[in-house]
Amino acid sequence: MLDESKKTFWDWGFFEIDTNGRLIHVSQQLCEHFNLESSQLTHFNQMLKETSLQKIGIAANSEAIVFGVLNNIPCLLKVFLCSQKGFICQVILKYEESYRQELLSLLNNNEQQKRRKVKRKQRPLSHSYTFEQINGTSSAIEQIKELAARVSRGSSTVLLTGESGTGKELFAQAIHDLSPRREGPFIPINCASIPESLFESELFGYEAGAFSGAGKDGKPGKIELAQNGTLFLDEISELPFITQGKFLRVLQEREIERLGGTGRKRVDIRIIAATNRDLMTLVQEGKFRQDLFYRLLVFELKIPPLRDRKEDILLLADQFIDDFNDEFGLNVKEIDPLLKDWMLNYDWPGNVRELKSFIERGMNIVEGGTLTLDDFFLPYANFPIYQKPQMKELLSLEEEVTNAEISAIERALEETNGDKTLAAEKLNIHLASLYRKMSKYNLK
Ligand SMILES: Nc1ncnc2c1ncn2[C@@H]1O[C@H](COP(=O)(O)OP(=O)(O)OP(=O)(O)O)[C@@H](O)[C@H]1O
Repeated sequence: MLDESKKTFWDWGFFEIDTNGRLIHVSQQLCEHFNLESSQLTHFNQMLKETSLQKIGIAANSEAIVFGVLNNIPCLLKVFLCSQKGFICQVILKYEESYRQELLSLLNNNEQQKRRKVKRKQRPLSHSYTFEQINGTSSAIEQIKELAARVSRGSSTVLLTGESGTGKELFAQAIHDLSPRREGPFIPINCASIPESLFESELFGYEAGAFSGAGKDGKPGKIELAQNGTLFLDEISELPFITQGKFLRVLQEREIERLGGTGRKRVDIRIIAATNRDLMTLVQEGKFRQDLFYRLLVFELKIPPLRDRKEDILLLADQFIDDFNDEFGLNVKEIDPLLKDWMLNYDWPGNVRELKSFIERGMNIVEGGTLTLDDFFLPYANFPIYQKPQMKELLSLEEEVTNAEISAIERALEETNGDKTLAAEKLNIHLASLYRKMSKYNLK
């Protein structure tokens, strides 16, 4: 029998089987919750579907959880080995039939997380991006990569601008990686994540006893740690106004003094700053120092948003599918054409970061080798921010062809500002034929 310590908070009941799957005991709770008549049951597979004795055996030995459908109700079961060489299967979660997909994905997530943990342990601690790893073949991204690579050669300050999630940090790392400072450290600091009171000690460091709570050995700041390397200031717009002035002095004098210190130390660092806010506007509003703004503006690299480089969307999606295939142990090979269409028409306000999370979500649900719209638009777990595309009803071939002809003519006329000769040329038909069709379809 199940011992008391193995009972879960909500007791849905359990059953006990021998190694051949024959039922030894069915608990009263199980009969009640799942509407079962235990006297009529002899083998577990009369009541529990969509699992097998083999799966139950594996779960008992690996502490895994089993999905099964008990009298038409999807549920998760925990399996224990029992002393009489059989198994106790305890229901730990019971769901509505309509939520079976969610329940399965919950189970997959759990297994994937376990696998991810193992993988993470094997990864190197620091990860540095190179330009080759910044994926994209659109001319917009190629141009900016080319410029950034040229800028890498020097030591001048670089300001990376662009919407959130466009890849500014990747560019900062790639610039460092290609620069003569590549053997030196790359020290990132996210200005949005540091409390105002800690900014100066984080940036400039402190000497022993500089303030109450300062360690007895003192501590170098990020600027000092970046010696002979690159200091990357992400979200620079969030640097407190007072610190902006002190930081400007470092940029000009190339010297720092730790808090509570007396001597000044020469620093040799390259500054790369990034922002997704319009610094000029912040300057006009008096929130960002103008002198610092111009000091940073030696070389500005604008990283284009994803919606302006649609050619990169599917390429990046394929890369993320490969990455998650490795991470989750899946074998997804392609994206269904309807999903591709949806992705190409969506605006991606969160840019590449959003695309990556989007793919990750689908990869948690997908079954088989193709990622489809159904992996994203689950009946009970839709993205609130995404609209499921409405599938148009398929018409007869004749009607579909007519509609396609009408929309091609309309598009040609739109693209040529109503110039019928040019539109006919674009469509590769005679002008007379264009007039005939326009009159037939009543087009203006
Ligand atoms: N071209 C790219 N190729 C591959 N991965 C990319 C690319 N661009 C961005 N990413 C990925 O997108 C995510 C967001 O990138 P990153 O953090 O560099 O953006 P960001 O512009 O610095 O964002 P924020 O302004 O919010 O700090 C990261 O996971 C990054 O690896």
